[in-house]
Amino acid sequence: MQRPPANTFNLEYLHEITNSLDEISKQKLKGVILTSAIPNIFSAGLDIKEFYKPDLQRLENFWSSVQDVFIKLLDLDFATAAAINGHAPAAGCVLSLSCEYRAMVNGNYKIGLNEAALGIITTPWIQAMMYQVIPMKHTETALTTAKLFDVDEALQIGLIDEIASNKEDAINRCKQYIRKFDKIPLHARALTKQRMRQTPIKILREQRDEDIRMFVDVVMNPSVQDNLKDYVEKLKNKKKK
Ligand SMILES: CCCCC/C=C\C/C=C\CC/C=C/CC(=O)SCCNC(=O)CCNC(=O)[C@H](O)C(C)(C)COP(=O)(O)OP(=O)(O)OC[C@H]1O[C@@H](n2cnc3c(N)ncnc32)[C@H](O)[C@@H]1OP(=O)(O)O
Repeated sequence: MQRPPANTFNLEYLHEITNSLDEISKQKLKGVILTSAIPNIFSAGLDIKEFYKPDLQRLENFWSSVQDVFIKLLDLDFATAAAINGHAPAAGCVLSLSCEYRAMVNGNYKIGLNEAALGIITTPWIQAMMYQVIPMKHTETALTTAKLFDVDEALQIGLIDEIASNKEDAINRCKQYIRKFDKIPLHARALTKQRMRQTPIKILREQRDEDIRMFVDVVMNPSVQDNLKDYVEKLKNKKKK
């Protein structure tokens, strides 16, 4: 990912990712590694500018595009791994959860889902993605407290699989993970993966319209807009301090 300054997802970038995923799906790949070209930030999540004082039509398109990206990512036949070389809050964390394996670079980085702190409720398919990786009890506590984990904590609860010393090491660990499937028939691997992931995929496919309505309602809620205003200001003022 290379969308400075923080690899955030706006509508256009989501379309680019969808096109790339369509492209790679046609190729006979062993696996894909997601990482960031931006030092210290894997992804800062969704672009807050998309949902602060939004245009309604664009907001609906935006969430529909988020759904498209995740349906495609969860459904990829080949192995997926994330070399998390920096902060991965919110949708940055969800992106890594869509992969089968996560190696995170050691550093003063945070990973987790902090939406509740903004007054936002995570959607059921995202909750399912998290509790397929870490136990339900940890998921509930993490989501309700908007917990952002440091690297050691993330390893301890299983939110990441390994700690890497740097980006190259993280990528190498991802490659090692992908090589594990060299001798496994592709079809058997792909179907097993699909069945293991059927909960979030099923929720996403069957409740798309309801999910969009829920998202729009949450975002347009005046208290959420107030929170977002403060949050955008806080991010802007960070540099001035
Ligand atoms: C909020 C409504 C969502 C509704 C969802 C409803 C239901 C669905 C539920 C779950 C779905 C999945 C989740 C999605 C929600 C999100 O992803 S919301 C985004 C949440 N992200 C964050 O809270 C992270 C905010 N950023 C940071 O904490 C820090 O930037 C960082 C990642 C820790 C990096 O810090 P660092 O000091 O290195 O850099 P800066 O803070 O100076 O940032 C650099 C630059 O980037 C801009 N920026 C950072 N994050 C965002 C962002 N999310 N959107 C837009 N812009 C962002 C920042 O303003 C700086 O810009 P500059 O000053 O112009 O350089």
